[in-house]
Amino acid sequence: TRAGKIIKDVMSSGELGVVQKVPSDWIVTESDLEVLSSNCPPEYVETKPEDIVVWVDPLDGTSEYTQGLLDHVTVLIGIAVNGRADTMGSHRFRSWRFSASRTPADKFIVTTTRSHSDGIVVKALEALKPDEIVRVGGAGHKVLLLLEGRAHAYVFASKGCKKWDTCAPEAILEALGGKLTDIHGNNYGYGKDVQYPDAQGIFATAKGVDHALLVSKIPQELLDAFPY
Ligand SMILES: Nc1ncnc2c1ncn2[C@@H]1O[C@H](COP(=O)(O)O)[C@@H](OP(=O)(O)O)[C@H]1O
Ligand SMILES: [Mg+2]
Repeated sequence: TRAGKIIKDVMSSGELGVVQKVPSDWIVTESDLEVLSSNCPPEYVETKPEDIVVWVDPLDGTSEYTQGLLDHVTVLIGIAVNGRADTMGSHRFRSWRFSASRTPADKFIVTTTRSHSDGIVVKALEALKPDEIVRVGGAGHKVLLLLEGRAHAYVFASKGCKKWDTCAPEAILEALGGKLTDIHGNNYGYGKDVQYPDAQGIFATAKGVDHALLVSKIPQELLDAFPY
């Protein structure tokens, strides 16, 4: 309600030209009764505002966006509680829209970057010996491919992604049985003091895929290129 009042005040003051151009029916100024009427989940009762960090990527898949490949583009809003991507909120409010199906059992499909590849990215993929490599844009889009059963793993041995690229995808993927870690197999922290880059790369797997087994196939010399 307070946020709604602030938005109304800003709009009536005319201070923000950009806000004035947004059609008024796009702006939600009322609180969501469905959310407010549910009891506070017990795991959040003790949570304080300073324990929460919100990571927003307003346009993930920028390069593809500029090329008109709009299905590679997502808006990512991830909530971290006590430094962890919040899977419980993702699970409770079921705010996703995609059709989940099983990944094919007869071939092994890995998805990766379309526009930020290099020699190390390629070497890590080769180590996994996939039957097929799906090169698409956006961290959010690639995690959607995992959720939709269109790829088994998303592997990106590069320091290029940032916390805003992975917080929301990690939360939804892990809430639905998958896993998103760095290429060593460790989860990232998303607290307020972390560095922005995902400096140890991305290794994400769909539900039912043996994450640890796949991670173990990355050669040591590649892991050594991504120290903590
Ligand atoms: N080498 C690099 N330099 C800058 N950003 C990179 C990068 N590699 C990956 N990223 C960022 O990580 C996200 C996923 O990359 P990709 O689409 O190549 O898989 C993209 O987010 P944005 O599109 O929001 O900038 C991209 O910009
Ligand atoms: Mg991004």
